[in-house]
Amino acid sequence: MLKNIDPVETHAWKKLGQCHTALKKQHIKTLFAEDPSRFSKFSARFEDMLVDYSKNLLDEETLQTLLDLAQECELPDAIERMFSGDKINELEKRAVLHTALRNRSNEPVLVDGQDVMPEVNRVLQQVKEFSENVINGNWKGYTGKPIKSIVNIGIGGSDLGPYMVTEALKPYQKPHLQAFFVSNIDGTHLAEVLKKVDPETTLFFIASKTFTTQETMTNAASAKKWFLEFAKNEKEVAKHFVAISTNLEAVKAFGIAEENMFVFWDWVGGRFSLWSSIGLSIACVLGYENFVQLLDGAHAMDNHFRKTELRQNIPVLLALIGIWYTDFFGACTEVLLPYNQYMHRFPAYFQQANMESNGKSVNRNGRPVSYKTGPVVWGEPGVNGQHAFYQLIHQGTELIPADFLVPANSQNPLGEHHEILLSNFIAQTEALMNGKTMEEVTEELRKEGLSEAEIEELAPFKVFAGNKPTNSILFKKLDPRTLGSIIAMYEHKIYVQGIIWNIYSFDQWGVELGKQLAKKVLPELKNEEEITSHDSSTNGLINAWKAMRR
Ligand SMILES: O=P(O)(O)OC[C@H]1O[C@H](O)[C@H](O)[C@@H](O)[C@@H]1O
Repeated sequence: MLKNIDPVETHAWKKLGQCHTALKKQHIKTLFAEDPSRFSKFSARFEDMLVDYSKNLLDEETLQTLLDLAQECELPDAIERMFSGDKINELEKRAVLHTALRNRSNEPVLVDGQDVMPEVNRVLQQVKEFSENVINGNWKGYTGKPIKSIVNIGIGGSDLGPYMVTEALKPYQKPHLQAFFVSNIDGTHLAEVLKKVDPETTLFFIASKTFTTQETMTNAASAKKWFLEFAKNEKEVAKHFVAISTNLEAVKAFGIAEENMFVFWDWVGGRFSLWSSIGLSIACVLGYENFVQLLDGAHAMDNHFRKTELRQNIPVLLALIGIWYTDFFGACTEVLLPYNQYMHRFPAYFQQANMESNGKSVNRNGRPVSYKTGPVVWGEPGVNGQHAFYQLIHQGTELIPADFLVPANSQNPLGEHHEILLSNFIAQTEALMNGKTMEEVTEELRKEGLSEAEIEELAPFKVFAGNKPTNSILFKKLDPRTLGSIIAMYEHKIYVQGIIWNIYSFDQWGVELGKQLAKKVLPELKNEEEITSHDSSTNGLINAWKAMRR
């Protein structure tokens, strides 16, 4: 059982209030001016990665108090509980063991007294053999041709992880295999993918933890129908459809044989499942060896998280910095800015991981929390963002802590491109911190030859307050191991925050209500009657839709 500790009641929380009163008058650039060794004090290294958190409105005393908060909330105990298979997803009575999926040490991990590692390894072996057969052409379609396309049909955790990873690691993709991801119930998503693939050479992965998700089951049924229009024979389904799920009965009912099923377990949360057989598309498209590298990288980060004292513990530090802004500066959001095109789905992936985990307002006692919890997480590849939304980060009224994720080396060295990219990353973090004072603006405008009257009019708009916090995560290269480490780092950040906020991070009741209501609405859309059972807006929308269809 996780302890039930209201963070607001801790000594550290109260002291953080005082730290905030002192620090909110400070400027990050002054903190640098006062301490020449600030960078080395407020940065950490992990393998080939540098995490620079020095450009934060943070001093040693505040950081120590944040660490005290973690101690008072018994974080070290909570970390151990997760790794050792305690049922920390208490409302669903489940352990939370995505770390066991990448437990490359193979040390036993017990759930209800039973070691899960033999099963984990069995499924990994199944993934290995299957992916090798697909890659080397041994797995044949119904006309005897090898596979060229993989279509993963899933949504949420059964889509975002494998999609993000296969995109991020595209340089490792097997050239003769292509991956497609279909998630949306909007028929357009499936239809557009089906236009690009050949039924004779396409494998469909039906990925769903529950195997009951309406969108996935509908897309899967339509894909099967499409396939059978060509193959004509139900028995050919076995050569083209595999299931990835925890629900054997539902898989069988769909018509997929047990031998074409890849299992995982209830102790794998959907949004943490890319490490399980949900990662089958990763292994098939990038090769099993690269999937293992991804697991290795995550395992290395797991070890760091489990064994490193809190002051040096990167996920812990990132989590505490986030809490500092959310709860003491009132920040409502955090932005993820990969300076890398391959990572274009990374923010979307962590939107689910973060917001589905920590978007809660009831504490572990079932009472409303009296403080802020999970921020809105969003982002885009950084440089594109610069030409779109950075305006608001620089000069808007919201405080938006930003994480910059940057590979030192490009996988597509092209002229000066990478140096230009890097210069933009460096310049942005500097600009966000330093801003530009009225004096600097005035001087600049004078040099441009503007009159004093013109300067007076224009200058206020060109001032940047600066003092905007950033973390910079610089790594050597976006390879599978590094990506595994980065994903695990952010996963653990989420867990740490959930522990301190005294919420349950591994359930997601908030997604249920809409699903229930959609089930009620669907039959109403199918009849011709005028609908009067809802409020006037909802009735009006349904009836207007019916009228538009006529
Ligand atoms: O994998 P599935 O059971 O199909 O679930 C897919 C997704 O849908 C649900 O609504 C949850 O919000 C997600 O956490 C989950 O990842």
